[in-house]
Amino acid sequence: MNSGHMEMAQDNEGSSILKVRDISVRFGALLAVNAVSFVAQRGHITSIIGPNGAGKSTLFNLISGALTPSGGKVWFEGADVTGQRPGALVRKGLSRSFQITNLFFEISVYENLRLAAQVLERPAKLLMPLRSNVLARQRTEELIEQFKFADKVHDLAGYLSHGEQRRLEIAVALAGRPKMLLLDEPTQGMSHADTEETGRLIKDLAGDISILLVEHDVDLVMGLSDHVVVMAQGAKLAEGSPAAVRSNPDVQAAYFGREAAHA
Ligand SMILES: Nc1ncnc2c1ncn2[C@@H]1O[C@H](COP(=O)(O)OP(=O)(O)OP(=O)(O)O)[C@@H](O)[C@H]1O
Repeated sequence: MNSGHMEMAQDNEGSSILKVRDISVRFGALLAVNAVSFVAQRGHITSIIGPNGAGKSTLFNLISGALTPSGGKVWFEGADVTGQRPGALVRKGLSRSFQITNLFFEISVYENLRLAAQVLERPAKLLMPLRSNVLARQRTEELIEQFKFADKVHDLAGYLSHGEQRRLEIAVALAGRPKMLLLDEPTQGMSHADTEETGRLIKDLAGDISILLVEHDVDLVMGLSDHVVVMAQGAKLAEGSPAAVRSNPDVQAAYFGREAAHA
């Protein structure tokens, strides 16, 4: 028997927001994601970790609509959204942070945020055409404050540091007030200080919204997450609270083996 630390997802906030069941995708002979299932709870930070090539980003892409699964289902807010394109998912409240490429480098921080916040105007415009752009501008100001861009509003996005671009990327993904935010390695390439700052920011966002995080930085994941899904070789190896996952012998062998040996 293993340690018995495997846990059911804790349901503190009362309900699940995202369910993934038996999702799979094949690239030629490689079953990159193999019948993975998990549930993300509302308001929680759910993280996906695993060694290089485990299938984390592929799983993320299956959920966010960038890839179409060859089997399995994804439900968001109780509705089957399997195989829906990213644009349709964003309109339902499931937003993802793209890897920098989502920014317009040649325009300012302010304009990047205002363009992203423009989605809030569409329903309002039908009712109140004269209030054009008010909602987008309000949301832009909020994001500038929340993400500490006050002294950078006029800087071109292309001239920001790598860490600032990643932070702007998250702000852009939040502009339309999604219910859930998918983050694929938000701290990749960041300095230690920027990583810590981004970790705090993600923690602050949770509660109001739900977060699904794919991340290499295990310490960051363990400090932030309510629930951790561990992948290895395309399949789910374990899931549970950070403590349960850390003490799971299968996880230690597959993932923390080297660290455990040096502890
Ligand atoms: N578009 C693709 N075509 C073919 N093989 C792919 C494709 N995308 C990913 N793979 C393969 O699928 C497997 C899983 O890759 P994936 O990028 O999802 O892993 P990962 O856990 O995110 O890895 P890393 O931590 O290195 O980013 C790898 O063997 C990878 O080479």
